[in-house]
Amino acid sequence: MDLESVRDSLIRQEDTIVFSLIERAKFPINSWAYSPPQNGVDAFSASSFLHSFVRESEALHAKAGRYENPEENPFFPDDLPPSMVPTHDYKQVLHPAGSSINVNKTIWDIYLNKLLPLFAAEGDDGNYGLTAACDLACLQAISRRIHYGKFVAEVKFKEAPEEYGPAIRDQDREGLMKMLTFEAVEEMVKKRVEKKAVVFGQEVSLSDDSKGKETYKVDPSVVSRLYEEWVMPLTKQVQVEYLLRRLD
Ligand SMILES: C=C(O[C@@H]1C=C(C(=O)O)C=C[C@H]1O)C(=O)O
Repeated sequence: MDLESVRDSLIRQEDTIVFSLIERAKFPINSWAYSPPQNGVDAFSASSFLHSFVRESEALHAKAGRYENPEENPFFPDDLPPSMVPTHDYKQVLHPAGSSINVNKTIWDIYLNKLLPLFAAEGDDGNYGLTAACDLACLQAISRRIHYGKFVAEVKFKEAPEEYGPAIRDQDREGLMKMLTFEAVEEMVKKRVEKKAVVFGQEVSLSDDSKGKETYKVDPSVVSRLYEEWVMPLTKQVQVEYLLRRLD
């Protein structure tokens, strides 16, 4: 595992994220699936249809061994049943002290309250189960991408332990954030995801007469904003949290 292969995985995960958003955009907002909570209620702990749907899905996925994979992080990690599939010997790449970092509570909140309203049309078509299945796919794809920051951080640390070491010993969050940030890479990521939303989300027509009326299944600028405002900052937050524990 090196920085290039880790970045390749992040690029491939962009496809999953863009497609999952396109699938969710087939349905209107369908807000019944998310209520309660009402204003002021913690969206994560209050029981909504989506909450139960995700919790029960995760129990099934846990039995199927999903969370044995260190790249997967459940939204409801408490009381998950054990895996019932044969044990796979996943390579233990991560440093144990940082391996259980989980920012899914924040991801849940951002997805429901900030992202969904930006790309799901208003309305209710009653397809709550299908909508929740799409939400689950979006949440899982975004969560996997953000928590992949642990692997990014591990690789960066292994490539330059003498650079990261002092900042880790000083528990210097700001210093670590600066060291692991590559602005040029972030600019490329934003442009690429926007382009993917254009390519994957366009109407494909066999005739030429569709030219000039470009509409996309998910607004490409929303995808770029998702990455700029939430996905990349949270990936970096995971990296910082991981590095702070890297010498424990
Ligand atoms: C993931 C990395 O770390 C940082 C976060 C990035 C991201 O989330 O896409 C991109 C560049 C870096 O600022 C990386 O270096 O590839």
